[in-house]
Amino acid sequence: GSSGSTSNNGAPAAGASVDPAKVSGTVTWWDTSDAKAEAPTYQKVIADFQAKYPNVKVNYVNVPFDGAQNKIKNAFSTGTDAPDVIRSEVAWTPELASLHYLAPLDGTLALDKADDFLPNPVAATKYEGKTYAVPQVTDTMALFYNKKMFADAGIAKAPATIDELKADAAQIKAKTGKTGMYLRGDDAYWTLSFLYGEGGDLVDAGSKTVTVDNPAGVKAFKTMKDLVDSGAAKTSVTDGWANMMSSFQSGDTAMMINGPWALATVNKGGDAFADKANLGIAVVPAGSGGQGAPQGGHSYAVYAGSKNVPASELFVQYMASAEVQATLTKELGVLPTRKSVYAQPDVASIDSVKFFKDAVDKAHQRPWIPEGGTLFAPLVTEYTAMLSGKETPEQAAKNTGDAYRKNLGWK
Ligand SMILES: C[C@H]1O[C@H](O[C@H]2[C@H](O)[C@@H](O)[C@@H](O[C@H]3[C@H](O)[C@@H](O)[C@@H](O[C@H]4[C@H](O)[C@@H](O)[C@@H](O)O[C@@H]4CO)O[C@@H]3CO)O[C@@H]2CO)[C@H](O)[C@H](O)[C@@H]1N[C@H]1C[C@@H](CO)[C@H](O)[C@@H](O)[C@@H]1O
Repeated sequence: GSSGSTSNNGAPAAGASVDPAKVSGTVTWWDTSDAKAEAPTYQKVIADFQAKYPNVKVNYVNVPFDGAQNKIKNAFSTGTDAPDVIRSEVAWTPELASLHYLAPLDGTLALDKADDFLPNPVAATKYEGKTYAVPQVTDTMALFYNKKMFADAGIAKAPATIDELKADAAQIKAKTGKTGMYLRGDDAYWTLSFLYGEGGDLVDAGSKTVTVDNPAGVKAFKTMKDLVDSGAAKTSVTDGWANMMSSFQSGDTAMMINGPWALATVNKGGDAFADKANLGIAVVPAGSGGQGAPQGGHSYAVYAGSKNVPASELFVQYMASAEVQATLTKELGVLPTRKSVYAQPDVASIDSVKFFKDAVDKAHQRPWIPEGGTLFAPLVTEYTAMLSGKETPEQAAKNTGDAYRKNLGWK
């Protein structure tokens, strides 16, 4: 729109000062999506963007998720070869914003139709009252299961509790010789639904209290260890993603806990899911103290030191648009963050969207604070030590809590 126009509250309307047709420049985007299963779709969308805005050159760089956060922080701290736009994981945004590495986006073209975004993903884009990212995808975790393996074992439905999961695993073992579940052992994110299932959490940010080693936390560690020791689940403390996906896709195990980002791989068909109808998705099993799965996801964020801010904001507006979100959902199975996209019939009719939309609305909220992401490194150290038999569940929980109290200075 032309410059000077204002929205009804007198603030400059989003993007009022930018005429898209006149924007030019280069946008380097560091994308952390899965190089094999997801990146090709993002690159197709970028080609469409380039066709629409030929004066903006997009330099697409795929950066593996695991090392991306430090790579981004190093580039932003020196400004050398820093990207203009990043795919910021929900926990990275508050931390990067607190370091003044991100451009505030309120009132800009990037945050187009801001009211259309779901509240939970929006919560993870805010820092000290300003908006530092634009939601791309939101996610949580669920129980993925192999319907045929359950039927062959004479089990009618997915387990709703950990106890039922153990009983089902025993029946699957007895009837088919297979192990019931694959429990990912090298990524601390996979501990959270067990923690929430005991009514626990890593910390209570409101009171700055560490809670991971309280009785509920210890019970959660015991539950995970027991799943493996009882033979209900198999695990590995290295190459967890690859081992989990190949075990589940090949029908070596009948269940895994995972999120919608796994659908792009599962749906590509390992022999167990050549027929997509064989994939069942259910809520994560409840523990003795509750039921819940964490909120995850990713947003677009603009580097505060970018020399191409207008072009970057135009790029983010396009990538976060309802049209692009619908394309990503239909092609990858990932979840939109715009309410209007869920209303589209060809999106609403996708089974996994129906399931996960309800699940993300109930997802257990995490503290969107700069320290939020730092909780996982100490946790995965103790989680793997426990699974390797080097520590008891009590020791693993306590060591995690002590590391938090040391790192955070909380009680
Ligand atoms: C350790 C890390 O802890 C946290 O990360 C949490 C994260 O906060 C949780 O939300 C959760 O992320 C979900 C995610 O929500 C979910 O969407 C999915 O992502 C898919 C994509 O969907 C898919 O497209 C594709 O990209 O692939 C993605 C990945 O599959 O699955 C994710 C979980 O995998 O779990 C993360 C923990 O894993 C910190 O934030 C750091 O990342 C930290 N890493 C640094 C720590 C530095 C210090 O040690 C070390 O030196 C550095 O080298 C390390 O980089």
